[in-house]
Amino acid sequence: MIRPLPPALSILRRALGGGLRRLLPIVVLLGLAGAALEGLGIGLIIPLLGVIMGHGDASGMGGLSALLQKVGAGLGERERLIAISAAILGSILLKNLLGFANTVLTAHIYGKASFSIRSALSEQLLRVGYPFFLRESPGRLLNIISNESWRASDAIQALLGSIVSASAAIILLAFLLLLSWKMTLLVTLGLALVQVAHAMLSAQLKAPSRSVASRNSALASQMLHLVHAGRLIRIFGQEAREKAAFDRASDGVRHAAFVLSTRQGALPPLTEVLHAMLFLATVIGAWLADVSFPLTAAFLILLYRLQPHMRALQMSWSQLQGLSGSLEEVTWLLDPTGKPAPPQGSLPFPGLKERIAFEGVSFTYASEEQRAAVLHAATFDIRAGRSTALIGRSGAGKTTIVNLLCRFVEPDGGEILIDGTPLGGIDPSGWRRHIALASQELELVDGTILDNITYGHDTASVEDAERAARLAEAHEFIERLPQGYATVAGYRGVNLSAGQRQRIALARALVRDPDILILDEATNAVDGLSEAAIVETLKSRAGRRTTLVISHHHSTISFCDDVVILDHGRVKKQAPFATLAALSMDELYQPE
Ligand SMILES: Nc1ncnc2c1ncn2[C@@H]1O[C@H](COP(=O)(O)OP(=O)(O)OP(=O)(O)O)[C@@H](O)[C@H]1O
Repeated sequence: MIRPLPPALSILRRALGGGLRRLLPIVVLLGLAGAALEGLGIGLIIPLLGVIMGHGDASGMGGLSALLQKVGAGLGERERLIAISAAILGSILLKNLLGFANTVLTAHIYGKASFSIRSALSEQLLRVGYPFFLRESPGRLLNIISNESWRASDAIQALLGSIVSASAAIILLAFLLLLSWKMTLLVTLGLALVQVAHAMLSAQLKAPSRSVASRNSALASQMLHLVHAGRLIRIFGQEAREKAAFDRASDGVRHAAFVLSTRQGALPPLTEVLHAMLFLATVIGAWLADVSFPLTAAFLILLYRLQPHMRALQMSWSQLQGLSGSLEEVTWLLDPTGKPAPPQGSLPFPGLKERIAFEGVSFTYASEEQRAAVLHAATFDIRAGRSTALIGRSGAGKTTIVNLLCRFVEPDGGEILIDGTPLGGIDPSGWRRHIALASQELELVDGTILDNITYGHDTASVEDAERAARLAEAHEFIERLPQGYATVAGYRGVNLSAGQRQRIALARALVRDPDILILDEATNAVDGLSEAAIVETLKSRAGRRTTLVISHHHSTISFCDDVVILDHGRVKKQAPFATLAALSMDELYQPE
């Protein structure tokens, strides 16, 4: 059974840092003070009615009512009337001032808390191990960040609201108790019955709430697909099918939200009817028990004022139940349990001196559908200061080796040794600082070309960016663009051609002047002439930088010192490239 309160409380605890948590007692105090002033204002109706109706004495009354009946007893009738009226007005005024202060404070806490939730979500997405993104649906993640996080914030607001309502209800109940404990007992019993009925109905909100969250995830996936697959859909003429699929997903959200709203919508009228019944039962009870008119009037007004707070408390509860699906989603994303940990290690990495050695490295992508090993005891060396070509047919495991080197994923077996030290023990950020990767899978960011080239290297100057662009054969075409380096690349670089995008990505890698450069099909969309020039540049760095080149083109790997040939996740051969240079790519790929 999933309870909405624990996730709400755990999120609240997380969202309310020390500073905000200190404000919670003030919310409670303001709620209590406001309710006390309200109770006092209503209680003063007893002497007011007493004066008007001419029974100013407190005989036959006990407790608080007797005390209130004595207010202004020494004054003349007219002065007493004015003084009591002023006191009632003053308490109402002050109560509303405190109420306003509480609204401002609650809005402040709500804003800060929802900021904290979004901030914690983004932190978690940046911290979690990369394999998380290989197995989770982007639609689900997008939905949590863009939709469910807001609803989780609403749950926090509902909780804050319920704190205020509960404070007010407690104080008003205390006033009722002081006026007449017998009638209060009757009222409390009635309220408890209403609460039981309400809780039973609220429990029916969890399932539709979860359904809304999962349907929203499906809709977010459809939205992402429409945005990303614009060309694919058009060229294969799938507009009608995609429209139908989107509408189905969208209608699923509509239907789930309708079921939730209908069930939620039934609660306020039902609660109001039950509260009205309770109110009437109290009136009849007071009449049957022959309670004095001023006392009955004050009690009923207090009860009348208590009921909205009770209803608000119950509505907050049902709102929380209605938001339980969202709370579960946000809690799931924030919870580190079961999520891949980020790469560990604390040893500093001063720079590669001799070699990177893969020793019997095995790896399997841990997805339910695909459990076959991708690498089988792969053993080979990447020599420091040399260029190594990593080749093999499509699906052979080349990019997986890059993923292991960059520590996006960790080996299942065997070891990657960096100058003899296991890579797993080296501080991952320190290690990555020495690496630059240009890969067809690394997108451009939505900024200018200059932003893209200097991404990840904040200290790079415009001159540095230009120098890297020249090395990547990108400077010329950038200069020809109307805005030059200030041209906006667009979301994922849509404003540029594939070859231009690749050259900018290469410049981004080169601007860091890395010790270890990894080029994973980094120039496969670049024209032959430009690629030849890039290869010349890379050649000129030989001996100074460790380069790993993955390509299906002979010309791209022609400058390499060594070659490692992969075949279905196994290292088929490692040899100096010169000994195999005469062979075509197909011949190199031939199984032995
Ligand atoms: N996220 C993933 N989950 C499951 N299997 C994967 C995943 N990524 C890759 N694979 C599988 O791992 C194997 C190796 O993939 P990899 O991308 O390393 O090949 P590659 O040699 O780089 O291929 P290409 O030349 O086509 O880029 C393939 O069989 C592929 O289906």
